Amino acid sequence: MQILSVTAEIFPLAKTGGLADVAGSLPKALQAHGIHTRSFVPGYPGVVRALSEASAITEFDNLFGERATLLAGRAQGLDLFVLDAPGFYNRQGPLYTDTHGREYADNWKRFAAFSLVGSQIARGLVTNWRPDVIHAHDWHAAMSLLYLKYAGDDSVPRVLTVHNLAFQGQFPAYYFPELGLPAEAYSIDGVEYYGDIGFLKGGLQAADAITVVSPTYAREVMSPAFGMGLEGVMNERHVDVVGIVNGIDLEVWDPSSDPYIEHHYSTRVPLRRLPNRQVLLRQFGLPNTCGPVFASVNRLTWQKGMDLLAATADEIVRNGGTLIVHGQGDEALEAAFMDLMRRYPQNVGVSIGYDERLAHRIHAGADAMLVPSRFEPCGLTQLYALRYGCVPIVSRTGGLSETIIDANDAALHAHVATGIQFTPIDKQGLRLALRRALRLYRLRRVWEGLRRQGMKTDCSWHRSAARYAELYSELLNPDMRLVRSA
Ligand SMILES: Nc1ncnc2c1ncn2[C@@H]1O[C@H](COP(=O)(O)OP(=O)(O)O[C@H]2O[C@H](CO)[C@@H](O)[C@H](O)[C@H]2O)[C@@H](O)[C@H]1O
Repeated sequence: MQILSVTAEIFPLAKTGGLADVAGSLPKALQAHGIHTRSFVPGYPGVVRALSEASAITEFDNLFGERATLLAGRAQGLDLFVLDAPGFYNRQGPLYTDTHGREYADNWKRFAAFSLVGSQIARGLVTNWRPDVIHAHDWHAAMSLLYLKYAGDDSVPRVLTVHNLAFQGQFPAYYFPELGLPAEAYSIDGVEYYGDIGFLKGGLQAADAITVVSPTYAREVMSPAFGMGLEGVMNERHVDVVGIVNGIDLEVWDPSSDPYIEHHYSTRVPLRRLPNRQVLLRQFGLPNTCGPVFASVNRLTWQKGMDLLAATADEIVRNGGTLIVHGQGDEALEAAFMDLMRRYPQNVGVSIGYDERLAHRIHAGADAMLVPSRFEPCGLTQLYALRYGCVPIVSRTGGLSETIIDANDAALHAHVATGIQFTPIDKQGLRLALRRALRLYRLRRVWEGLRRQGMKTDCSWHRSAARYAELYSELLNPDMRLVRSA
């Protein structure tokens, strides 16, 4: 089976968050099911540079006003189609914003162009290659499904995965005439969205199947609190919505061979993990105390509950713990953490920025990983933490509630607990969770049990890749689908 994956990010070539990790690792996992994926990505400088054996498939003289070339090639074990359009993608800084963090004004055009070409690949633009299924990820790629639908071509089933409903690609309606869609596409069944145009909304209407990244999130998005304005569409399409938990790439995240960490370890030799803690504390200029090292590797945003962490960090400090924060995001939150570091130089270390290597080192060195998200479709940080023996402390929402087993009495007794979950998701909830963690950390055997159980957890793509494979097969054999849901 051949899949066309349409994605604006792909690890290790272009990443701002979890979307890249999933788009980069799912193709590898699908191979075991006889599924071959070709990923279509924008030609950011890092992507074009990494391409080997690149060949030009076709040229566009005027793609939304820019010249572009569709390339095919390989990079880092991935089979790629790349839209090389320097006017759109050859820019410095992050993928969607300028170096000052401002969204590019032409993002609507950058990703409409990308999506249009994605739909054309699905329709046979590349000689001798057509996918059996097109699988688009998030708002940047969602319109590829809508372009396909309005081209009147229903021969290729359309899957949309929503990694985070908070990012929707909403733009003023006056761009609609430039999208090259028929007039009827500006409607409730198409791209019209509260009087604007909504790229994700359009994709949701055009998809044959919609996946979100955990079953809990699939239920949550049906409500106004999590649906972010799209709960109506989600409810209307509920029969076609399915939640599939993300897996992680066990080769990229492997403490027994990780090139980014100094001391390798595994469940068989867990004590070898300890020196990584010392390396980490030294790197942040912090003393090596007997209290726990709490960490956070995250976007510094409201979604991730980082304001809650900034407001409760004193609980860690007062109880002899250490806090290490690595991330970037809202300026006010960056300033709040820098301020904490100035106030508590012996207990708080902060690094503002985005650094893959440091992220690995923190997972390998810290005792606990804090993920106090207000909502979290799946979350990957807590899965990496499990694998690295760093006990996750998570809010009870979305995929966090499904991937971490809370250290309650029954779970501890049955030796299945892997971390701490807390609710309500507010300052008091997090404060109490920190106190629980501090208490459990003092019970060394209990804490080691949590760590060990976490490291044994299967976070691989094994089960979830099978779910995607099953979904693709169902779409290609609709009879099978009817039998299943009967
Ligand atoms: N400062 C930093 N330096 C280096 N690396 C950093 C970093 N800050 C974050 N990262 C990395 O970025 C990724 C974040 O992935 P998450 O899944 O946790 O959240 P994100 O909101 O980006 O993803 C969205 O999509 C994913 C994928 O489906 C869902 O799991 C999630 O719930 C949803 O919000 C991880 O690989 C993490 O290590």
